[in-house]
Amino acid sequence: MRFHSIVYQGCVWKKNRSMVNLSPPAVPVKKRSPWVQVVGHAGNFQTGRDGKLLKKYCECEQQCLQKLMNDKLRPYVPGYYGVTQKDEQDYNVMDDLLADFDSPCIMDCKMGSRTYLEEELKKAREHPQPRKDMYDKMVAVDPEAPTAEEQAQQAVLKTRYMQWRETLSSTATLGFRIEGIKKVDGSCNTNFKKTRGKDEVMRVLEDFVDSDAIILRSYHQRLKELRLVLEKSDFFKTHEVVGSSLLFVHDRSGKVGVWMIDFGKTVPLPSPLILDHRSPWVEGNREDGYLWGLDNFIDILTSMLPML
Ligand SMILES: O=P(O)(O)O[C@H]1[C@H](O)[C@@H](OP(=O)(O)O)[C@H](OP(=O)(O)O)[C@@H](OP(=O)(O)O)[C@H]1O
Ligand SMILES: Nc1ncnc2c1ncn2[C@@H]1O[C@H](COP(=O)(O)OP(=O)(O)O)[C@@H](O)[C@H]1O
Repeated sequence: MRFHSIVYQGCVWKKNRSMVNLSPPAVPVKKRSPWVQVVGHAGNFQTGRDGKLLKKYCECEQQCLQKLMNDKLRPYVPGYYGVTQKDEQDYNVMDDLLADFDSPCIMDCKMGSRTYLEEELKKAREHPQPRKDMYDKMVAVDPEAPTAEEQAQQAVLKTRYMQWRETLSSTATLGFRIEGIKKVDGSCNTNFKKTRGKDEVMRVLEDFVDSDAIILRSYHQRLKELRLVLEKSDFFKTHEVVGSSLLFVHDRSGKVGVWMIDFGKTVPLPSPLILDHRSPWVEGNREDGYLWGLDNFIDILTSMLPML
């Protein structure tokens, strides 16, 4: 017999077919909640077996995940299991961070004060490639945002689009931004492009934890632990970390986790350059504002705690 289940993947419901054994299990098996993608490129992921997740292969990400398996940051990133091939597509195999949660609430926050690599800026100058899709995304949010020249071209450079997104959101002012949230009721909100002010961010965070002080305290604790480890990590010192997110996950049992994900734009620095991740970015210094953003995040949670 074939069993048809409906699997929620991001904001799209898809039919999933799998074989089931008709004989009842001797011991009750805990049903795993279906994997959910909150934000990111559509079609980049596949769920694997035994709580593993397959993400479309990216060499840069592979290199990072491999190095991270031997770094102090190991407990703060998904476990990495190498590369696999499926239907002629290569994938990086990693832990599904949702696997041990029951109906998890999930939040993706993009860290850092800059969301494009210095390398991308250089390329954009040498070979400018204005993009129509980014122009369309821009005018959908603010028809006044493009310059007269961009309006004439009906296109914008990627770095220009990314800078505009940074100043529209809290990336430029706080060094992180909320990208998307999935709540326990299944609702998924990615409409945070204009969430910029500290108060607005606090309201979104309070809603995410459903005003639960215990959950908020656990996130606060986990972020402070992560900061200590980041400050000691060799990997972190020697990499420009851009476009990487923190994935916040909790469920009604009170289980809480925060992990670093998305290393597609995390690149090694030329030796002996190291970053403090707090100094303001000046082109050439490669600083990414990651720790500055984390400091601000922790301060915001600290100021919220007595209010809950
Ligand atoms: O969030 P919106 O406003 O839609 O913009 C997206 C995000 O910045 C993506 O970053 P992330 O993957 O971190 O979400 C970025 O992918 P990159 O990470 O590849 O830069 C996309 O660039 P393109 O994939 O070039 O469109 C850009 O269009
Ligand atoms: N290891 C993981 N475990 C669980 N969910 C994940 C994991 N990695 C990514 N995700 C989910 O996929 C989304 C996009 O991830 P990301 O790595 O940023 O993809 P992209 O490179 O396409 O932007 C995250 O917001 C999260 O919901």
